[in-house]
Amino acid sequence: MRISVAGTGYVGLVAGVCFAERGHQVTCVDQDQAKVDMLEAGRAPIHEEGLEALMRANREAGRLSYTTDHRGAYGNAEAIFIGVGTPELPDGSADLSHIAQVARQIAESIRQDCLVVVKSTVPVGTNHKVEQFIHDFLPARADGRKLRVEVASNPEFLAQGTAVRDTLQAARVVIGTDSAWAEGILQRIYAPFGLPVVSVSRRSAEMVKYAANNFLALKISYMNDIANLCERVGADILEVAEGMRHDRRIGGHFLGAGIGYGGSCFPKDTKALEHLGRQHNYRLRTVQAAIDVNEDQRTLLFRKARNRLISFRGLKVAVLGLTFKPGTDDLRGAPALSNIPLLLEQGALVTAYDPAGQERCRALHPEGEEGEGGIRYANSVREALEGAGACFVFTEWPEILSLSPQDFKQRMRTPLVYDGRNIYDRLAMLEAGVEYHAVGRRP
Ligand SMILES: NC(=O)C1=CN([C@@H]2O[C@H](COP(=O)(O)OP(=O)(O)OC[C@H]3O[C@@H](n4cnc5c(N)ncnc54)[C@H](O)[C@@H]3O)[C@@H](O)[C@H]2O)C=CC1
Ligand SMILES: O=C(O)[C@H]1O[C@H](OP(=O)(O)OP(=O)(O)OC[C@H]2O[C@@H](n3ccc(=O)[nH]c3=O)[C@H](O)[C@@H]2O)[C@H](O)[C@@H](O)[C@@H]1O
Repeated sequence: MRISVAGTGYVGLVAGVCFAERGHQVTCVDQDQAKVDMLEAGRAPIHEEGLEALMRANREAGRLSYTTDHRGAYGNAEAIFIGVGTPELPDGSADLSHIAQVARQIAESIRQDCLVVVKSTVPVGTNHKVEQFIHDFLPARADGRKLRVEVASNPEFLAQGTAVRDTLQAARVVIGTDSAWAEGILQRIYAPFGLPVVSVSRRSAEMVKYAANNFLALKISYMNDIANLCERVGADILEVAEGMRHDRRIGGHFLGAGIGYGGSCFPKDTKALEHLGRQHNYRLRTVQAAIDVNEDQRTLLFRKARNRLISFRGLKVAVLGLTFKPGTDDLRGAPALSNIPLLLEQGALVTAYDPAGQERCRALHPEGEEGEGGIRYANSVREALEGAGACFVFTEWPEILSLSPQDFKQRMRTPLVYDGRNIYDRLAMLEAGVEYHAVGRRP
């Protein structure tokens, strides 16, 4: 099938490349010329394992192209997937301006019957509005025949760092439409994937996405809440999680306590769902609790360290990990970005290391930045530790995970470690003479 995809970010690009991999003819559209130039040169603007290899193979097979020309791309597409951003507005609601812009471009461009599919995460009712919006802008045709344009929901569940695998081997594909015509097209698009398809109404599909993300966020905040109590009563959250995960009703995923969830989605999707509730005079108390716990959790270790050290002024602080999780170069919502400004304000001399997120962080916090403290970037995780008086671990990249207690003991001036991901052996650290603070662990 001839498919166009609007947006070449984590969702749009991966979807487009995977549709091509499954045999469809795909055009990826982005308004950002620099991104399209990069894609044309065979490079992915995002860090995702296996993506560039698939881009190359499908480009060579003639099934994949990139363009900024939305008119050409949407004009004769049989299906157009929308994967543009829906970021958070100051009141917590989702900013739908990019979606509206694409809807308008589609209306101005299409020349044949076409199914529009919203992959972006959007509040319940948005698909309906997009459909109306497109119809409002559809120009009258010379022959008087009205084009058939419908909008269906197909929320995306991939996680960054494993995006290609999560798409090609998704646990399920959710399609939301109230029309047999639209469902038929979506079934044909997904047939070559051989994945379980859950077909629901359009509004339910929109809600599935928020309900799933919010449930996962709630799980994390719940574990962080319990972790904070563990610290106060002398229990250990890792042992507690181990005792919980064997219960299949609970499951072993997303029980990881630490410095809270980050990323471009959980923080915004919790707020957007809470906002949707308020719009409908319903207070989602569980979701609000998840948001509140997460807000506090992000700077928990900074506050602990400030109490312990009294002052950061002139102290060399190693920051290990900048991205919101390993396997991605994405800094959106990263806990490190909530802590670095606090450390700099307090006069710390930060040395940061991240294998993928360093360049993006440099753009936000340039080396030698004016201020009380300063930041520089190390070439290796071990270099970052050299001579440090304190260390914060924010992302569990493999090279950070593999550090031994001796690495901290021998390289740091004062081996004082704040581990936001609970990744080190507490006893081994103590035995090596490292002062080790984690989240919800036994003292
Ligand atoms: N990042 C993730 O892991 C996931 C994201 N989502 C949802 O998918 C949506 C997209 O997220 P990301 O891919 O992370 O966004 P992103 O910010 O990485 O990419 C969005 C892209 O859309 C482009 N764009 C904006 N307006 C455009 C237009 N009119 N025409 C063509 N391109 C345009 C931008 O230049 C950008 O390249 C959001 O709603 C998000 O909540 C859903 C599941 C996973
Ligand atoms: O809508 C989205 O964008 C996506 O959001 C998440 O994916 P992602 O944000 O890429 O990453 P996750 O692996 O879910 O991690 C999110 C955050 O939670 C944190 N986390 C995760 C698991 C855990 O046990 N504890 C914990 O603190 C991670 O460190 C990270 O900061 C969901 O997992 C995807 O299913 C969803 O499609």
